[in-house]
Amino acid sequence: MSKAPMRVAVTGAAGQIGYSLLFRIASGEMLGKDQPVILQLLDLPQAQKAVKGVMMELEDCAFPLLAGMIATDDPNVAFKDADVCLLVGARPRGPGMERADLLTANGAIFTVQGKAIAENAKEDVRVLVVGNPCNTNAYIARAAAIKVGRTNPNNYHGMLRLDHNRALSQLAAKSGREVSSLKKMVVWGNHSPSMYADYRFCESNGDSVKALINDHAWNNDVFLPTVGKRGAAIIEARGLSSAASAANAAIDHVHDWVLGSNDWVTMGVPSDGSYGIPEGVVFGFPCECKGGQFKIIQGLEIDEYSKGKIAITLKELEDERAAVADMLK
Ligand SMILES: NC(=O)C1=CN([C@@H]2O[C@H](COP(=O)(O)OP(=O)(O)OC[C@H]3O[C@@H](n4cnc5c(N)ncnc54)[C@H](O)[C@@H]3O)[C@@H](O)[C@H]2O)C=CC1
Ligand SMILES: O=C([O-])CC(=O)C(=O)O
Repeated sequence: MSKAPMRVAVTGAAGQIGYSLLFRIASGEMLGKDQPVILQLLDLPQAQKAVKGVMMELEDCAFPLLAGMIATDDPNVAFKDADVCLLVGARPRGPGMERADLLTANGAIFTVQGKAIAENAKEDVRVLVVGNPCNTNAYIARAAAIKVGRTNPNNYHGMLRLDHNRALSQLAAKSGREVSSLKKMVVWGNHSPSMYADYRFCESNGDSVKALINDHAWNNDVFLPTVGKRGAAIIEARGLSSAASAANAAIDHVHDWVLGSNDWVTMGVPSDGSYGIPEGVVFGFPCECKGGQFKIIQGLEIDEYSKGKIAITLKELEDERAAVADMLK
């Protein structure tokens, strides 16, 4: 007998990440090749026509696992009984907009959506925020959801997986090892240039990648800025922000969370106080997933250099948290 469909809500469904994401979800790449899905697509009223066009294309693929789809501009409808919510739609930074303005504009969106998820989705819903600034947007959605109760506060995540995957590719190129051989990578902190991509624990076929590379100047002056500023480099090259790679990272994050990871994966999760990160801050941590649950890898040694890097990215997140504090009262 085939499995009961899982309901996947996707916001910003008419956008460029949506266009790279929806077809892969419908083909079973995110939740498994035996898992039917129902897509619940949210976008703004003015984008509904474009969402309909995407739905026509989804229909034209005749995906055997696509058990249904709806389009709406109402978050309460989009999140109804959802098992997974991918919050992609966000307010982009406009001309002359400061970071604080961006935080406030998105705060308004994510308080509404967090509340709507907590009131309508399944109690064990898994939420991944992609829309930037994704850590703080996830923090806001979680805070709004906690006020309602019902859903699991640990299940509101921000997406650091793109940074993790970018770091793996840079390390593979530098070390000459296959990307699939690289294990135990982690990116600490915020999805912003302040993130700290840390390959001190990384292994390839039993060898230490740090020892293989053995080049602190490359780490500090090339690797970290390349990974940290990759989003900006793509915007510069493409004239548009990364979309297919962002969609791929969202698929990876949810796939591993639901179906299990066979390696460390970086997830932006609400801190439980691990590594001195204040509770509730949505922070990139090394995680392992099993039986549908994630857990933060414990006990890693944090050297002085890494302490400094982690403090910088934490400070940025704490400033973002302070900028939205009034909205969450
Ligand atoms: N966390 C990460 O690693 C990455 C995050 N991003 C972020 O993802 C977000 C989406 O990127 P794109 O798809 O390229 O943008 P886009 O501009 O192509 O699409 C955004 C879509 O969201 C919709 N939208 C805006 N406000 C909404 C709301 N309140 N409710 C529902 N839908 C809403 C828009 O109408 C549009 O269809 C951006 O914030 C971008 O910065 C992009 C790449 C990587
Ligand atoms: O800056 C953006 O909108 C895109 C982004 O997050 C990334 O590519 O990492």
